Order: sequence, then C-alpha cells, then structure tokens
Amino acid sequence: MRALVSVSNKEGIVPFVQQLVDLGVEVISTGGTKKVLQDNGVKVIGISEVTGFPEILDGRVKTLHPMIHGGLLAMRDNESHQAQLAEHGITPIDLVVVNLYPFKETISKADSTFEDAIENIDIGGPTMLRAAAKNHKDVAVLVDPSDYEGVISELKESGKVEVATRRRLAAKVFRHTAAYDAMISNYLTEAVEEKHPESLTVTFEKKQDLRYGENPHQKAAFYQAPLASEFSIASAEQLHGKELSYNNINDADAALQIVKEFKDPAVVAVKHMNPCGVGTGATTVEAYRRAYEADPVSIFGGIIAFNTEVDKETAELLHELFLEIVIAPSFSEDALAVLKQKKNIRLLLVDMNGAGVMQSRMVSVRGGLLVQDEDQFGLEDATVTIPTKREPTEQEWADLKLAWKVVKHVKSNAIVLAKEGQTVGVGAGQMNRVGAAKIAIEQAGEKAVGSALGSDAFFPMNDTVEAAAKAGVTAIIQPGGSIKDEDSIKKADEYGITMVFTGMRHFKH
Ligand SMILES: NC(=O)c1ncn([C@@H]2O[C@H](COP(=O)(O)O)[C@@H](O)[C@H]2O)c1NC=O
Repeated sequence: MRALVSVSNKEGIVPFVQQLVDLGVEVISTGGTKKVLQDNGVKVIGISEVTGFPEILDGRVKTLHPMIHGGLLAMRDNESHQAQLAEHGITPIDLVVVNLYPFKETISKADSTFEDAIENIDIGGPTMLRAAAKNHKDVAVLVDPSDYEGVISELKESGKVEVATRRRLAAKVFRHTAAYDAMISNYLTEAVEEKHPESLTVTFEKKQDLRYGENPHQKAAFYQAPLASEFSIASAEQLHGKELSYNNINDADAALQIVKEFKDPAVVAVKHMNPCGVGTGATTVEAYRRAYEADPVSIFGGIIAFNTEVDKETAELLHELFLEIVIAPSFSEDALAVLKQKKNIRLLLVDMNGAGVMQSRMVSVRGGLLVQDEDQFGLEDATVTIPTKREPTEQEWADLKLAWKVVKHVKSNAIVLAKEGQTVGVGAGQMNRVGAAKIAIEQAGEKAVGSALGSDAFFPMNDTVEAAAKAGVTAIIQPGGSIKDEDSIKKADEYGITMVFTGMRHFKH
C-alpha cells in the first residue's frame, strides 16, 4: 500500500504517519511535510524521487505530475489502465492525506496583502484531493485530521479502508474543495467590486446542530460565515445558560440590528423578531428602565440587547424577570454573579465594534435565494423635508429620531410611537397601515399624548394622521411620496401636527 502525505496543517501528522509506516504502508511526501516527518524519525520517500523532477517555482509545482496523478486516477480493475501504469513505471497510490494552504487564515490577518492571498491559493493540493476523491472506489482520501484515527482503526482491523468510509471521505473532500474555492472566488469577486455575479458561491461552516427549528417537528442547524463579522450573533460568545435555539438566534440577531442604531446607552427588548420596548438614557440602568416600562407585559420571555456594559444595578432589575437572553458588549463581574443565579438564562457577549460594516442579507424562497444589502440607511442618508406649517421642537426631533430608528426594524406595516427616550407603542406586521397605528396608539394609552409617530412607509390615506391626532400625537415622521400626501399634510396642519418626510422607506417583511 502506498500513501501520499502533503499537509500544511501538520497537527497530528507525525504519530499518524508513524502508524501507517508500522502497518507496512510506503509513504511519499512533499518538502515541508517530509522534513517534519524525517526530523521525527518517520521513514518517507521524497516526492522528487517518485516524479523524477524537482519541486519548482517556490512550491507552485511539486505534485502536479503524471507519476502522481496516474497513480491516483488509475482504476484497479481496468486492464488498460494497469497496462499503462506498467508501461510508464507508475506505482498506484492508495491513500492521500492532504490539507490545503491556509487561504482563510491568510485573508483573516489584518496585515495580509493581495499577493499573500494569491500565494495561498493551493493548486496541487485540491488537484490531488479531487483526483483521489473521484477514484474513491480504489483510493482513500483524508483532508481532515479528525479522520486520521478512524482510518488507522480500519486499517488495523481489516488491512483496508472500507468502501463506505472511502465514499464518505470523498464526499467530504468535494465539500471541502468547493468551500475552499468559494472563499477564493468571493475574495476575488469582492476585490473587483462585482456585486451580484452570474453565480453565487456561498459557503458556511456548521456552528452547531439545533435541537429543532422554528417548531419541534422541524430539524435545524446553525451555520456561520467563514469570515463572520465580530458584530454578529454567529460570533457571539456565550457566557452562561442553555444552548441557543433556532428562534433565539433569529431574535438575538434582530435585537442586535436595532441596538446598533444607537451611539448613546440604549436597550432593546425583542419578542418574535419585533422590538417590544426600546429605551435610551444617560446611563445603562436608565435606558433599561425605559425599555422595560415601554411594555412590561411583552418583555416577559424576551431577548434584551445592550450597547453598554451591564452593571450590577441593571442586572438586579433583569434578575426580577424571566428572560431568554441578555446580550451586551460586556458584563461587570458583580452583574454576572447576579445573572448567573438563574441556570437557564443565556448571556451573550458581542463585540459591538464593526457594527457599521455593510453585509449582504439572504433569505431563501422555495427554489431560490434573495440577496440584498443590509438596510443600514438612517436619517443622515435621507432627504428630510417638512411639508407642514409647524416645524418640530427640539424634544419632538429627539422623539421622531427614536421612532424612525426603531420603526425601520419592525415588521411592515409598522408604526412606532416614541416619547422622551422610550418607545411607547409598537404596531407591527399589520396588513393595513391604520391598523398598525391603532395597535400602537392603544398600547401607548395616555403616553400617546405628546408622542412622536414613525411610519415605515408612506400614508396611502389621511386616516393614520387622523387617528394619531385624536390620540394626542404631535409629530409624525414618514417617507412621504403617496399620491394622497396633500390630504395627510392638510390633516396634520388642521391639528397643528408637525410632519417630517424622509424620502426613504424602510419596509421589513
Ligand atoms: N503545487 C503542488 O504541486 C502542490 N502539491 C501539494 N501542495 C500543497 O503543499 C502543502 C504541503 O507542502 P509542504 O509539504 O512543502 O509543507 C499542502 O498544503 C499541499 O496541498 C502544492 N502546492 C500548491 O499548489
């Protein structure tokens, strides 16, 4: 039996190859791998002895040779193949152990250059892996050190690697090379700033199996992008509590999107992917109190995201509630001690830096995938006009800004009422706009008086202005652009309401 070993990641390679040699396997190896093995007393044959050719072009060509690929691709039960091997003096290779140049690790380094990335595109390695995987009927192929042990056990037991194992390893290899190439193609596509190319080569790595999906009868898993931003639920560090569920991950992602809207201390409570309470304040505890008081009923069982450190005082208030998850950039030691008293609460640490990096968002539909930029656009990107007679006061501006930041993240049709650093009413996911307004107004009750109303899209009729006015709303922010805008403006003026047009809508379905 002959094996070819050529690995960049040399973890576990010495004991593994030593065991192969002990089992009577003849091992061929490339430069660096050969050196490590020989330095550790493992007997190996250099690749050049087999190819009769030196490794050239700084290692760009070392295994790319018919003496190697003939040995990998020849079918053992094909007489013609065997005759050709004999004619050219090629020895079959039965086991391939290869892992690739560290492309991902290279491009992850802050100081890596384009040239570093190009040099770390492995050519010979994938070629061997693919050849061996194609010919898995006769060849076993290992790309992952965690498979070394299983193969040694099979060799010890039966002197061969079982067919089922060879097939499983071959499938793994093609997944691996496809993911490797996806990373390279994405890197180069980004480098030439091509936005939505003719084919999309995405790759994700499994982070965890989930107990179930949205419902217990749905199987599910969580995959993360190979270069996931630090500011993401995929990169969160769990400090405490039960494993995250499918719904937890979705909700936590929604909470993070909202909290990143704010520079000052802000707290966001999320239920079923909609914010039920958002509070801002001079301190963390003040922001939390406002988020809680925004809707003390819905917050029960919620997901809470902070953009500041959670301190002891805030932790004690959180401790009074049943909460699924608390997310923050940091927790003080004494806050952690308080929160950890509850066994099941999940505490997540998320690096809030890099929050502004634009990401693509994808949602699957049956038979396809929709891809779009994240909606990272705020009031600073909008063309703000004030069509009403009255302009907002300073306090109204503050409330309008809060309503606008939050309504963007509420399922459409969405209406948010905000007042003095707090959302006071959230109407989410309604099939007509005035319906969303009525829900938000009802929830706000007395607090609707003097509040600001944000609407994710324009008013098709003046009925929302009418409902808002009757509830005591004094300021409105909405995109404008309806053919019936004039009706809404007139109605606002009639009630002395100030109205801001943004020219930019924020649908969220
Ligand atoms: N060009 C070739 O013929 C070639 N053959 C094998 N490699 C890679 O060289 C690496 C091992 O090199 P070394 O044994 O010299 O440390 C492996 O990651 C392997 O995938 C090659 N390098 C890249 O393309």
